[in-house]
Amino acid sequence: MLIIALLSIAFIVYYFGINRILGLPPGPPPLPLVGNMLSFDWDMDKVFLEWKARYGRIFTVWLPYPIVVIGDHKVLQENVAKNGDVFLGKRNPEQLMDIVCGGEYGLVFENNEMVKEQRKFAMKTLHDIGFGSAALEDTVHHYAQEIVTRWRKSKDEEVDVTENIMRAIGNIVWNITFGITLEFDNPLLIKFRELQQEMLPLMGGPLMMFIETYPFLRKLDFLFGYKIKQLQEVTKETNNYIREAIKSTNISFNADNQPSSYIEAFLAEQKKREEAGKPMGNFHYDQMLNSATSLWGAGFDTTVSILRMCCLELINHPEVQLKLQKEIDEVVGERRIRNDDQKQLPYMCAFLQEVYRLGKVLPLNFLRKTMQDTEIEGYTISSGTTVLPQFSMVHADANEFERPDYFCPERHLNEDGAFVKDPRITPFSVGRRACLGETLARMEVFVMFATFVQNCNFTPVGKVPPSIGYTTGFSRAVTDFVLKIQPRN
Ligand code: HEM
Repeated sequence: MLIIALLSIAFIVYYFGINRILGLPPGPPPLPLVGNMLSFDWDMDKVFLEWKARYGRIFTVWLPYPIVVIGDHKVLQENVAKNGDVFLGKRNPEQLMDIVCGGEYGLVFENNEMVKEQRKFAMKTLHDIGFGSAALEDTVHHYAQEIVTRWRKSKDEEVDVTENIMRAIGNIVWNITFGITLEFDNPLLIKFRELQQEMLPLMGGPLMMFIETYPFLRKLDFLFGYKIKQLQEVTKETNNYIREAIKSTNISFNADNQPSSYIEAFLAEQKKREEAGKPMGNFHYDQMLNSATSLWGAGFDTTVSILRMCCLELINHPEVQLKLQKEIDEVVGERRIRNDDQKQLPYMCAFLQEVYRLGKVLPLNFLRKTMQDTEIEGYTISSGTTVLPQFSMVHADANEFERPDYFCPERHLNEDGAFVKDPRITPFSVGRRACLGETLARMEVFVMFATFVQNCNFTPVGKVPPSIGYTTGFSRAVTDFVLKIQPRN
C-alpha cells in the first residue's frame, strides 16, 4: 500500500512538476518513459500550435526527451537569429548518425566542435564553385529547357513531373558535389532517388526518436520489422555509389586547377595540409564521404519537392496559372528567363513565397543544443538544452496568416500589386545553422518554374485536380500525382 502511495506521489510530481524541477519552461505534462509521444502526429505543427496557445511562446515537450520548442517569429528572430553563437550547436541524432554514418560527420549533424570550421569551409567552397554565378544559372536554365522540350512532346499522356525534375536537380547537385556531369538519362540518378525514398521514411518518426533516448532498443530490431537493418543496408548501398564518385573525382583531380566541386576543394585542402606537414584534422575521408552525402541528401529531394508542389498548386488553381502566364508573357515574352527577372514578376514572387510558406520540407526542424546559458522569454535556459526552432509553426499560425491552410499568392501583394517580402516566412530556417544551399535552391526553383510556366500549360488528368497529400518520414513532400501538359506557343 505504502509503495503504491509513494509511486502515485512520484508519478504526480513527475507529471506536473518535472519541467519546473529541471528549470524548463512549462509544457504538456509528460508521462514517465514516453513523455508526450502519445500526442505524436506527422503534422506536429498543429499540435504544437495548440500547446503554444496553452503554455506560451516557448514551451517544453518530451519526444521522448525534453525539448524547448520555439515557434514564434519574434522569439525566433530575437534569439536563434540574433544570438547565433548560442544556437550554433545541434542536438545530433547520435544513434541515427552511428547507424548511417558511423559517427557525427558531414555538414548537417557534424560534431559540434567542428561546426565552425566545416561550415565555413563548405560555404566558401560553394561560393567559389559558383553559387550565385551566371554560369550556374546557365546550367540550371539548360536543364529547364531540356525538361520543357520533353514535356512539350508528351501529347495527351499522363505525366509524372517528378521524373524529369529529379534528373535535372540530381545532375546539378552531383556536379556541385563531385564535378562530374552525368548524361540527363543516367540511371544512377533514378537509382539514387529510389534509395533516398527508401531511406527517408526509415530515418524519421517515433521509433528513431525512442532509439535516441533508449539506445538498447537497437538490439530489439526484430520487434520493429528489422527497420534498422534495412536502414543500414540502404545506407551502405548509397555510400558505395558516393565512394565510387569520390574515386572518379580523385582520378581526374589536378591540384594545379581551381577546384570546380566540393570534393575537389576537399582533396585540395588535404593536399595543402599534407605538403605543409600539418595534421589532417577534420579533413579525413569519413568527413569527405559524409559531407558529400549531406550535400546530396539536403540539396536534392528538398528542391525536387518544392518544384513538384509548384506544379500541383498550378493544376489546383487554374486562375493562378493564367495570371502567372500573363505576367511572364508581358514581362519576359519569349526570351530566356533570367534569375534577375524576379524583380519584374511580383505575382510569380508571391506564388513562390506562398509555396515556400506551405511546403515545409522537414516535419520537425533539426534540433539545436544551446552552447551557453541564455535567457528566452524570461526563462533561464542552461547550456546544453535541446531547442527546436520550429519556424514552420509560424507559417501555419492563424494569428500570423489568415486561413493559413489556404493557398493564396495574393496575400503577398500590396494594394498596388507589388510583391511584399514577408520576414515571417523562413523556409530555409533562421540563424547560424540555416540552410547552406538557399541561394542555389531559390535560383533553381525560380528559373526552372518560370521556364515551365513560360512554355507549358498544366492541366489535371480528369475534371477534378488531385488532392494535396504529404509523405511521412524524416522529410516531407507532396504524394505522387500525375497531370497533363500542353505546349504553349
Ligand atoms: C528548396 C530547397 C531547400 C529547402 C526548402 C531547404 C531547407 C533547409 C532547412 C529547413 C534546413 C534546416 C536548417 C536548420 O537546421 O535550422 C536546411 C539545412 C541544410 N541545407 Fe537546405 N534546403 C533546400 C535546398 C538545399 C540545397 C540545394 C543545398 C545544397 C546543395 C542544401 C544544403 C543544406 C545543408 C548542408 C544544411 C545543413 C546546414 C547546417 O546544419 O549547418 N539545402 N535546409
